[in-house]
Amino acid sequence: MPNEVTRGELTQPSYAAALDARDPLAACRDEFVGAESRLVYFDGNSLGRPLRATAGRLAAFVEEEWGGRLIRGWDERWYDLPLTLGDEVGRVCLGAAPGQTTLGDSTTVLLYKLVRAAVDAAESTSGSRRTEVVLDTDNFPTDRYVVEGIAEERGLTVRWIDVDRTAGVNLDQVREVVGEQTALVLLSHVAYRSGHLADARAVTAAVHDAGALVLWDLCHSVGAVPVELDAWGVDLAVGCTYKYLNGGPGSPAFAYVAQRHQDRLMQPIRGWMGHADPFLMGPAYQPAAGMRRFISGTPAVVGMLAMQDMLALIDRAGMAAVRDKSRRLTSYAVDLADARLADLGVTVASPRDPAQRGGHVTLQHERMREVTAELWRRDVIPDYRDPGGLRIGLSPLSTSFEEVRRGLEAVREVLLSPR
Ligand SMILES: Cc1ncc(COP(=O)(O)O)c(C=O)c1O
Ligand SMILES: Nc1c(O)cccc1C(=O)C[C@H](N)C(=O)O
Repeated sequence: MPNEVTRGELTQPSYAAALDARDPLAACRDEFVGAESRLVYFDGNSLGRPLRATAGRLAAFVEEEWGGRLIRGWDERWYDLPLTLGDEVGRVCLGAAPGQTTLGDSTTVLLYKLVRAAVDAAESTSGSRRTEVVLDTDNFPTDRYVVEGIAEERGLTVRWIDVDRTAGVNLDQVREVVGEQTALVLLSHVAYRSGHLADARAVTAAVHDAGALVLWDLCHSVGAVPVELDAWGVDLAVGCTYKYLNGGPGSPAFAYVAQRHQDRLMQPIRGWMGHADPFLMGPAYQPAAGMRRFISGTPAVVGMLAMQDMLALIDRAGMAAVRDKSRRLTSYAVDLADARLADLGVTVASPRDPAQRGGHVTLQHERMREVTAELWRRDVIPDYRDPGGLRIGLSPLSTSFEEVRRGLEAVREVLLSPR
């Protein structure tokens, strides 16, 4: 909490209004559908709001590109769209030079492809196979399930880093478990439950010291937290585009493969769209050079439209400014939780240091499941994550400080109301 501010002042509408008035990105909020409503949206890290510009983009696509160009659209733009738009995600949000990012599939499927590709290629310096994959016990379910499935398929061992639900993986834990048997380490940059932000640069270096590869799940960072994949020396990454990139329900995920690995990795879903010459329709699979080989089938072109509007907005705002707003929003949420909810038994289950926190904050209380249900009835939309976690996702460009204040005040009202 800022020193000069009293608890009473912090919770006043005028204080939130002053924060919004000082926010250089405040006007961006008006560009989203629904910004004018009283609804409090705390779930932009599950499904981002659409931008108003997207309706026009979708209509124009139907009328002009799809309706007008018909199948010629493939040659003119769509065939390369996973790669050209992937480059744009890489440039605006990931610190990735062109030719290393592609869009397609879901995050789950891309995790499968990249984990399989990495473990199949892993060899120790002595030439024998590396047989372990490292991940943490509180990683997102899909990450754990995919790795366990691949371990069964390929006869590998999963080495678990045990983490506290309110924290994330730290460097010492990584150093302790990685070794000469480690093929791959798969971690989330921002933990989906606690919001803990990993030190991706240091962890990547530690994994490399052990001779292994790292795969970062960026679902809860892309578009909220600056990422520097090239500068950090990351090997592989995946992430969702329907959260902070506002691509809409089920919009395709992205995969990053560092240039140096592309031609030696073989992904397991060998489809014609990843072939060196798809329209040759030849007898045998020959992977394309570069990122195209990580594509399997026909790309979901319609699903790639909406995120273009959000990428343009983030590009205009700048990732550094987006992160700055994100930190201020989450800090305000933590301060309000301390001022208005701590006396009711609510604790903050996210890092208190904003430098170690992503774009969401989780508040802990045994009644949060029923509190969430009641909040939804009152048009306040957070997420509930078991056990007892009320997750407040604060999409930086579409959330105001006033929204945060009203939302947390609603949590207090619900907790105080008779059961
Ligand atoms: C950290 C993380 N990884 C992976 C996923 C899975 O993504 P998808 O369901 O799009 O495959 C999600 C969200 O669902 C997530 O939050
Ligand atoms: N992908 C989701 C969906 O299809 C339905 C509901 C929620 C989601 C989510 O994205 C959940 C999110 N990954 C999480 O961190 O909880």
